[in-house]
Amino acid sequence: MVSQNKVRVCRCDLAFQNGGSFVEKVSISVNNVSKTYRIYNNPQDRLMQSIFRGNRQYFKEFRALKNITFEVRKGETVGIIGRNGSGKSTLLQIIAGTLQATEGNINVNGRVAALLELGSGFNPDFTGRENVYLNGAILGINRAEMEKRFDDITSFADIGDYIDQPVKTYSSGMYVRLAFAVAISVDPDILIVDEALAVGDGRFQLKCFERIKTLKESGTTILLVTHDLQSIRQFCDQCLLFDKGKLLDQGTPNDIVNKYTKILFSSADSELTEHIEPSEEANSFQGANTNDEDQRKTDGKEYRYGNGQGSIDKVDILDITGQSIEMLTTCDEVTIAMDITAGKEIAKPIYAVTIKSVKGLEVYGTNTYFQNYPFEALQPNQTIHVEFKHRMALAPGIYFISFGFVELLKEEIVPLDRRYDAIEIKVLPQGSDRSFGIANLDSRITISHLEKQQL
Ligand SMILES: Nc1ncnc2c1ncn2[C@@H]1O[C@H](COP(=O)(O)OP(=O)(O)OP(=O)(O)O)[C@@H](O)[C@H]1O
Repeated sequence: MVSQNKVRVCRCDLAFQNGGSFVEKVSISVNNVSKTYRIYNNPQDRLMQSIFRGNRQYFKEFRALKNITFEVRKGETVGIIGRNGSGKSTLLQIIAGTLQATEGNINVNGRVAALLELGSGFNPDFTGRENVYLNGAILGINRAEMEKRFDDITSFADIGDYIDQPVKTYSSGMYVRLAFAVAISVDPDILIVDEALAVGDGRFQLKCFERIKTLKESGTTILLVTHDLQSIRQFCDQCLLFDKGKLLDQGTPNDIVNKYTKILFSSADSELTEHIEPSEEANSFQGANTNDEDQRKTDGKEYRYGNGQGSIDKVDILDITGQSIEMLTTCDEVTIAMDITAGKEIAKPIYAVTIKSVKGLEVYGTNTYFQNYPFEALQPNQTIHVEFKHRMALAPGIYFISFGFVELLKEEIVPLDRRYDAIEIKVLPQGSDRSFGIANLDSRITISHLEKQQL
């Protein structure tokens, strides 16, 4: 059952600056936006505030968004990521027009359909059918026009007879099915999706993402808030990283997701810093071969972080003869290797490897912990060599290999050194094979003739 309305479909009018000169290519422009919430300790304080107004302050202020400025270009798909409470939903609500910014302004160019995690949307006492027309009206689409779209909406939502039941009787999955169907039916210029799809079942999510792809292809601007980093890498052209109400960074999904994973492993109070910050214990420690000439780089694209208490000094990919390679043929046997130095005693070290596609999609990842490889404690300054042997059943293309050296400490994973996208490798096709995708499942085809009576 849906206890509160979680999804809102709303409309913002075209907003033009300077008598219509709002740059055509800009879809959303957010200018120095801040949001301050009032926090009351109890409902009485809220009442007292409304009675005594400015005479005394019964609330504390909390700045959920701090001077946010960015632009989204028409047709872009932008992912918004950040830890819980970093201000993502607040921002989306302000862009969708369901919440007012305390400072700054937002210009939105086109019709916005938004699926927001919080806020009001469907009227719970109305049936699904009534809500479809109601939302149409809110979005400026008249009843006759909505009638034409109604069959498409119900067919996409696929909630059967529930369309004539009050929305308050819907499961959250049914609710989001109908809300998404309505949102896409109104031909939005801008579609905002805030984690809402996560409540739908797998098949529905797939259907939604297929539709989002079609909208993207047809030039709809899309804002997507999700904790599913694969979706960000797969769908987005740009990514914004929020932390503690600030826009920390923006850039390509892969770079920003790499940076975000660093935040996820830092403590809740810490700020993001780019460089490796060695602890006092490890201050005097330097990795054994950090400047090794052998060390390969990917055009400076490697993203590296850790607490400095250990290092991955050398990374490599070797063929079966032990030669370092940059290219391989699909399904070749290779060794992915790293040299490690411990900067202190490490009781439970874990070594990891991840292979990503050029779009940042994780194709395969594993580590010694997942493989049940027993922990072998490391002593200070001890160096070791770790090898992962793989049959590279990858489709032809470019891939990036990431390496990890972490410590399991009281059930927490502590990154000592992580080297994302440290090696770029090209996988060549076998002969004239022209299969596609990311995996090479080594298809073997047989075609046989059936006798008529066998049919
Ligand atoms: N109505 C409100 N009154 C007071 N504080 C609020 C209100 N709504 C949100 N906040 C606070 O503002 C901060 C940002 O919340 P927001 O929901 O925007 O974060 P988020 O990044 O979307 O988080 P999540 O990933 O958990 O959905 C949080 O600390 C939250 O507690």
